[in-house]
Amino acid sequence: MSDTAVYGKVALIGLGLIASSMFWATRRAGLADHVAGYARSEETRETARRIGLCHEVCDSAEEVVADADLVVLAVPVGAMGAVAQAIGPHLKPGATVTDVGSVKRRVIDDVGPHLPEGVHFVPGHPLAGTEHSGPESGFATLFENRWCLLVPEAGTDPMAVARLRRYWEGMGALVEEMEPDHHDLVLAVTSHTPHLIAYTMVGVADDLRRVTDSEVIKYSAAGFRDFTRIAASDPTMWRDVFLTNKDATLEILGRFTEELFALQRAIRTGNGDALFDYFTRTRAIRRGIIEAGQDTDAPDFGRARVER
Ligand SMILES: NC(=O)C1=CN([C@@H]2O[C@H](COP(=O)(O)OP(=O)(O)OC[C@H]3O[C@@H](n4cnc5c(N)ncnc54)[C@H](O)[C@@H]3O)[C@@H](O)[C@H]2O)C=CC1
Ligand SMILES: O=C(O)C(=O)Cc1ccc(O)cc1
Repeated sequence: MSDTAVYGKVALIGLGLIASSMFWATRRAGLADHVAGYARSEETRETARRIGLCHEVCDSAEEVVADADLVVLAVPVGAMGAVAQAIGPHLKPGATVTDVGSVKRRVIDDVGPHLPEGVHFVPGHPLAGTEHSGPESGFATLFENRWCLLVPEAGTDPMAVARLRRYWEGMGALVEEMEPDHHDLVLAVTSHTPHLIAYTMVGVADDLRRVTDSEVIKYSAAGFRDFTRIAASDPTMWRDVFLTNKDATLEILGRFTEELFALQRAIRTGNGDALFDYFTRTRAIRRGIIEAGQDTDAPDFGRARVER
């Protein structure tokens, strides 16, 4: 292996935003000697070959995992189990299998049973992405200064976990370990429910647009534009997120609607104090995030406190 390489051969399955970003980041830092990729559709494989995505593009999942030291499942959460079933018998003994899915409990339940003895399973989730998808959407810097959560079950070989950590750190990520159910609840709060709210708000505006012609879009302010960006995210991926993180999302959505009703009541009854107090509390939260240096969009996140 070269001096910088963490793995000899990496296999990427599903050549979309995350896998393509992983390839460019891996190549840039020399983190693997060889990266092979596989995507289900012929069209995606052709695109990958055309743009030089991966050192080698294979025509089957069995072929791509042959001799791989690390196998990355980068398909929608609902497809992880079927992919694991297809590759299980072809994995190299001692290899590590990881995934990048946005939900962890379901992936562990769906993938784990298909992996043979002697293969390490270290589920993961980079908290980095965009609203774009497909093989041409990736870029080498996507994971820089972003969290990547590793979710190994108790008893997983610590060497396999440490090696995957080094790989993600090599791609610029900040790595932490988390327990799967806690991961799914945290992500329901910070990512999944906010996406659902964005989808809903854009849907509401779209209904309204039919009444007011294109005014809603034409005069949309920054907040709404951010909603439209998020609501442009891949429908398959997000369908799977909500179907597979059902309980946590419903729990947070229940709390959300309770708060929304409280604010609705305050507006209807003209309770300005309630609205003012609520907005004061939420503003303090945002300021706290920035003062703690935890705004990942701020420069040098994780390395320096932000001076304001
Ligand atoms: N997009 C984002 O912002 C983020 C996505 N994730 C997770 O990463 C995973 C991949 O997401 P993206 O790269 O954004 O998706 P993407 O839509 O860009 O790419 C997914 C790829 O998987 C392929 N695929 C779909 N079903 C398949 C199957 N049954 N067998 C083989 N290939 C199949 C698709 O053809 C496509 O090439 C998902 O599990 C998602 O939850 C994690 C962090 C951020
Ligand atoms: O584009 C955005 O705003 C995101 O929130 C990206 C994202 C989407 C899904 C994930 O599981 C992690 C990150």
